[in-house]
Amino acid sequence: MTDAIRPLIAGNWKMNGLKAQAAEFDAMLNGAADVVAKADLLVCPPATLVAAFADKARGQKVAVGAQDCHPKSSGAHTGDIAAEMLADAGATAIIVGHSERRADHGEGDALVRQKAEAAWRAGVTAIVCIGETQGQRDAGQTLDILRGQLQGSLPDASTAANLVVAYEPVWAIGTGLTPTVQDVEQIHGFIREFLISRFKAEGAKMRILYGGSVKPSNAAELMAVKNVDGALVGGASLKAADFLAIAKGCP
Ligand SMILES: O=C(CO)COP(=O)(O)O
Repeated sequence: MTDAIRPLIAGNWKMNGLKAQAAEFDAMLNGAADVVAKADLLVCPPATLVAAFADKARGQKVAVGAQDCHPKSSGAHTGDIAAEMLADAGATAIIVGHSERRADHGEGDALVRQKAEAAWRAGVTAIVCIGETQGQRDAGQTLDILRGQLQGSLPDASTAANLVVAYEPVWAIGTGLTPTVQDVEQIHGFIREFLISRFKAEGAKMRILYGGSVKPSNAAELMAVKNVDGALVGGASLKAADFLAIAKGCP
């Protein structure tokens, strides 16, 4: 954690969730009161559920977000969803640049930056994901890759209020593997230094989330690391009990 930064525990449901899973979300709303002292909570369901979840969450302790957006606000882009539409449905944050979108859809840093700006245009927070692959890690390129992603994906107008950075090592996503606490501390420290050098005082206040195989059993250890200001949780965010237990692990 970082002094004076309130942790954020964000759930990324990815391409999981039918209307029937609303019961898990209800359980998150019901359990949130127990953990709000520790962290802010955000759930990013598939786009089909954003409106329904946001309606349920109105006035409650869990915010609802989305997983991607198109850079434009409207137009002839079949199948795409504008940030304005997600905000209209009740989303207050949008994940952009997730490694699965970078890999599945060939999204690069310039597009990710445009999507972050689209989120702001719609009045919502951008959660920008960065992370190295196993091959890049093995080649000793981790910090170079992260520096390039931070330079290319973060817009110049980033502030602590409109931007969250999520460090998600690609090799740790969905694998049960996590970096060592020492590695997380080194890399989050590197990201913090970058943010301060580029965004000055705002950079010192930005949240830096860790993501990749976060679960109840490792959350406390990871969330205690310096400059880890919360988590972006995939698989374990589908179950209310696990998601809430992760939030309880915040210092
Ligand atoms: O990609 C992730 C969150 O965006 C992490 O996924 P897992 O928690 O399932 O490893």
